[in-house]
Amino acid sequence: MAVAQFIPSSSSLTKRTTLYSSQLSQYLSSTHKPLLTLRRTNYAKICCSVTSNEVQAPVARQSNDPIKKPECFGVFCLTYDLKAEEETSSWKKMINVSVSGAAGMIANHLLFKLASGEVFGPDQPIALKLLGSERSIQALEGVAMELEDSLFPLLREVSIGIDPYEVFQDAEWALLIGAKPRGPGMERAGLLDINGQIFAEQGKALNAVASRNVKVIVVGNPCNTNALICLKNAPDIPAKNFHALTRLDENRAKCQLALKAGVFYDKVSNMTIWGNHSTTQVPDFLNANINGFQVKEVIRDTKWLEEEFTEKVQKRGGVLIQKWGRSSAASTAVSVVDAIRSLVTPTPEGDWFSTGVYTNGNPYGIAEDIVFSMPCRSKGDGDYELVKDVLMDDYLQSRIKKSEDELLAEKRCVAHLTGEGIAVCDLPGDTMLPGEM
Ligand SMILES: NC(=O)C1=CN([C@@H]2O[C@H](COP(=O)(O)OP(=O)(O)OC[C@H]3O[C@@H](n4cnc5c(N)ncnc54)[C@H](OP(=O)(O)O)[C@@H]3O)[C@@H](O)[C@H]2O)C=CC1
Ligand SMILES: O=C([O-])CC(=O)C(=O)O
Repeated sequence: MAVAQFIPSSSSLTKRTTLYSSQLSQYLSSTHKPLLTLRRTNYAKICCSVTSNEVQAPVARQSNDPIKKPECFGVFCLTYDLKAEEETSSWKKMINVSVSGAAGMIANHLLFKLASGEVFGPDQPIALKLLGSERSIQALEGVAMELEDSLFPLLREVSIGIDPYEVFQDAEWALLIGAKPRGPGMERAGLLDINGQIFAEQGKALNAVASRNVKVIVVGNPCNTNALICLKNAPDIPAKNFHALTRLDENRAKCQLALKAGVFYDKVSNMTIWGNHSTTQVPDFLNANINGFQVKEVIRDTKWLEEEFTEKVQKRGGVLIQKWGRSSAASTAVSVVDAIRSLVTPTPEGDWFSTGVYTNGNPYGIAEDIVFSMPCRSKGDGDYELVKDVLMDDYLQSRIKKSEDELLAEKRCVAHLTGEGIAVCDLPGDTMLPGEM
């Protein structure tokens, strides 16, 4: 049987500042911009038998004893240089993944998936940079401790902080989850403003310090308009790189179609969600397929498709909240994984996926300069292209128009945050997040 253990490979310390728990509160009170760095830079998995399909971890240099630091978190107490790892070729170069709202529910599922390798692959080491706030910094330490206790070989570095200018430094992926939930009595315009300010600041920070080709996935609601605000505040990063998460809606739609057709959900393909991640979203049954057949050939009940199915997908988040008492977290995290994997692996021939992206240059006649969910394909290089050959009918067009109108109204509502002047908030009365009923 293979025996695995972590052995530190070198004793030379990196120069990077490392703060530990007892120092943290002191540090927090002296500055509003802490960055706690918990590093596990060079551990090697010593393993007896490695089959040809397994990724070989870097070989450890077992020379000196590790330098131990007092008052720190177990495994991250030991800091080593990366030289031995850099000499190996079996792993890819480490990537930096920044996550906001990292102490929240969605992140609590997502971070462990990221660290396990199921998102970026079993040969892709990652550094996780977690953004919290003064409110959540203790919780964030707890999250870091759980990551530490999980012994993920691919997780090479964990840092936590409350300053986006530090946490987004060199980020190649930014997963923006943190946002204020809409509370009782709060107007949607108020939510747009409060969360919009968060995303304006984070856009500026990404613009200043992230990788020039960072891919940004906005999850925090209202995610389409938050993504628009973010990209407008990051003019040096391609607008194309910003996504609003509508993959959960796609997954929900696939599930409902499969249920109705009596097939397993992997038989549903070409599922587009058009528009806003809100109750105006349009789950497109005209272009979707079941077992390679058009949905309408398999499910002949058009009334069900237009009414029951559509509404079920639009309001699924709200039903979930009624049952569970809070908004979807695990399935949202799964859909973030799906969204990333759709960008880093080639899209299967003939299929596509949905993501909310910038509309400039779109072939569907949708208004420019908003973030709208549309069908996309990827070569697996992190980029995507819009699918051109889609069917349109009057029903689809009128529904798409409604979601477009809603997003244009949201955009006018946040003009003060996108550099487009004075905000005028005339949101349609029925504008709602999926979780609102
Ligand atoms: N696009 C989609 O498909 C979906 C989107 N969502 C959205 O994702 C977001 C996060 O959901 P979830 O992780 O469950 O939420 P949680 O409440 O568990 O966590 C959200 C985090 O947001 C941060 N936050 C930022 N600003 C504020 C603020 N002003 N007040 C309170 N908290 C704030 C908090 O972290 P900190 O204090 O560290 O800043 C908090 O930990 C929500 O906006 C939700 O509506 C949810 C499901 C699906
Ligand atoms: O409305 C919410 O906060 C939750 C949400 O986005 C969803 O479940 O789709």
